[in-house]
Amino acid sequence: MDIFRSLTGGARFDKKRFQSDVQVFETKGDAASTNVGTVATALKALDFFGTSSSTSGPASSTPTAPSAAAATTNDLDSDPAVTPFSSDSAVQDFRRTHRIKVDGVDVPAPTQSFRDLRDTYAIRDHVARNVRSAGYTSPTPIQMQAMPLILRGRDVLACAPTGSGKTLAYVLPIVHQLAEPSKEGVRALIVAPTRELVLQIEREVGKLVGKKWRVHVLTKATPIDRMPKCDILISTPMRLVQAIQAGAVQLNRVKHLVLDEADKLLELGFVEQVDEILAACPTTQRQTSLFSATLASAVEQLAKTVMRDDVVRVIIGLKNTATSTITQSLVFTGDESGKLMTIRQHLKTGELHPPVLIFVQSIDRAKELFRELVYDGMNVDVIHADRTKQQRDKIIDQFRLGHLWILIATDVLARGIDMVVQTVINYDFPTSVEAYIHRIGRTGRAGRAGRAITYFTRDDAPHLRSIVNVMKESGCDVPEWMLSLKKASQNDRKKLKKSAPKRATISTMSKYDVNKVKRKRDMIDASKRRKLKAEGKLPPAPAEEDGERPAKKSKKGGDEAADGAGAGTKKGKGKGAAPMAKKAKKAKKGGEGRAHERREGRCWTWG
Ligand SMILES: Nc1ncnc2c1ncn2[C@@H]1O[C@H](COP(=O)(O)OP(=O)(O)OP(=O)(O)O)[C@@H](O)[C@H]1O
Repeated sequence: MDIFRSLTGGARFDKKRFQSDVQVFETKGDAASTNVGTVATALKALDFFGTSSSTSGPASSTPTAPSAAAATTNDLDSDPAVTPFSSDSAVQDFRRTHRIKVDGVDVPAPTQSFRDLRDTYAIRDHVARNVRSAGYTSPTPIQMQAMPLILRGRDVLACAPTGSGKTLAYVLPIVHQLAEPSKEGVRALIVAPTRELVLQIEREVGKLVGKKWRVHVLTKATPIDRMPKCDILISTPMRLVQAIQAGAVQLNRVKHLVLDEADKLLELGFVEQVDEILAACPTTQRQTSLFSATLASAVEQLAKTVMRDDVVRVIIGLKNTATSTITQSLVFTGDESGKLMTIRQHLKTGELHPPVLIFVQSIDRAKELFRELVYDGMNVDVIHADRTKQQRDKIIDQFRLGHLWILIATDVLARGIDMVVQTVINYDFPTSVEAYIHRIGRTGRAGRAGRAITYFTRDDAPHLRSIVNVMKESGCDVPEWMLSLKKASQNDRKKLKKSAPKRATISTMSKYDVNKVKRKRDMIDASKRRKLKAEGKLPPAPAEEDGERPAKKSKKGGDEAADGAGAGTKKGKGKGAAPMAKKAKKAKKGGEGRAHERREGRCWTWG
């Protein structure tokens, strides 16, 4: 009960109502294991982490929970020795067992264990030790294949499910190859689309390198005028381009370039910046790795133009599918008001296991839903672009620690973020299959079980089929009638991706009452402004009820992202910049771009 007590510290909590959740946090309770039991079979097939026998449920196990052996020694010698592959067909069998598909010439055999990797590639002692002390007992399939490839100096284009350990798959080989800290300047560059992801990658690198290493992160919050020399630079694209243009960073020594969430980075809005980054890195001797959980064919074609001819493509499982440890379901709510009733029912009956992450399509809707749930007395918070950096960091920490049970978020939290989430609710229907896969991928990570529920209204029905396909491919039960639904046309899918549909306000209040409250608030604001003007002070920006930072308006009038791609960079300044951007535009007329993110108010730290 101690864990439960510390998790609920400071929260108003109805233990009777949430009895099943209380059981989850009971150390000896069996609620969690019951929950896991239902997906045990699926787990076994996709037990990337080799934890199925020890998995006792998301709340009671940590993502990197070390085995008993690992806990007592950091020495990989205590691992059983593996039998080397006797033939090519043995390699093929191993790949088939682990659902590894490769495409390329002269592909090295996958590694079978961390000990095997250390022995084959002479991995430095301290790196091997740190892998073990981080609690990683055996490599995941993406690590099994991508690590040997990167260690052999090959370019890699990799697609593996969410939460399958892609970060370590590139971090370990890079750290090994950089060997020692040096004063040379940036030798490894990792680019990721959001500030939160950049910080998370830094933590993962920190698990493998010692204090002597200089790892620097670059985000909107980092000054670029006093940039220290570093071995590994992890950055969002926009800030990096600003640093390049200001002459604050030299990338001519970069040997390793990684694009994490590669498909996002190759979308219009980002790709122009990626072009500039590539132009600043040397072409000879540069090893490029691209990783994501989703890779559309057009993106793959584009990606290959910046990679060497002998690039190897690695796909784990089926391309563009969700992790099979997630139990996915669809719930018809009729209309928007039905959604609010359904979520109240879901949250109040204690049917769902916290932490619960709820996705909506815009900042406004995140605020609206937050107001509704917070008045219900729920332990809920909201995270989006209008919140300050400090607020966002605090909320994520609270959620990670389990102090916060329900978090409402926009799509900015959909990619890469590694947290222990038991349930994901798509309150607003995702605007693309990719968005769906990344959103629900915040749960069911590192081999653990998770649950994802997607609400849909009559208006969303035409787009149901794409999601149904993902569910089916990842092994979830789908009613027959759903499989016979017509798929939306390519045009309609593009339209949805470009702009989420207009939806009725999330509110239990009548339109009349909503307007009344709005009028009252406007009057108060106007009176405050008059008073300040009379006192000769500049009128401050209007404060939000929940203390949020108001969105800056861009020149075009849209919501301005705090770290927005494209903003503040001098377009096309880098030498040879924009070849990929041109191709991206051509390949993806009307694709999901930056302007769309702004319109929907969905971004905060993109770039
Ligand atoms: N070999 C391993 N054994 C156990 N846990 C691991 C291993 N490798 C990574 N992990 C853990 O798995 C979790 C997910 O890893 P990571 O964030 O790299 O996933 P990802 O594939 O990049 O996911 P996403 O596509 O959502 O970004 C992390 O908590 C990480 O520490």
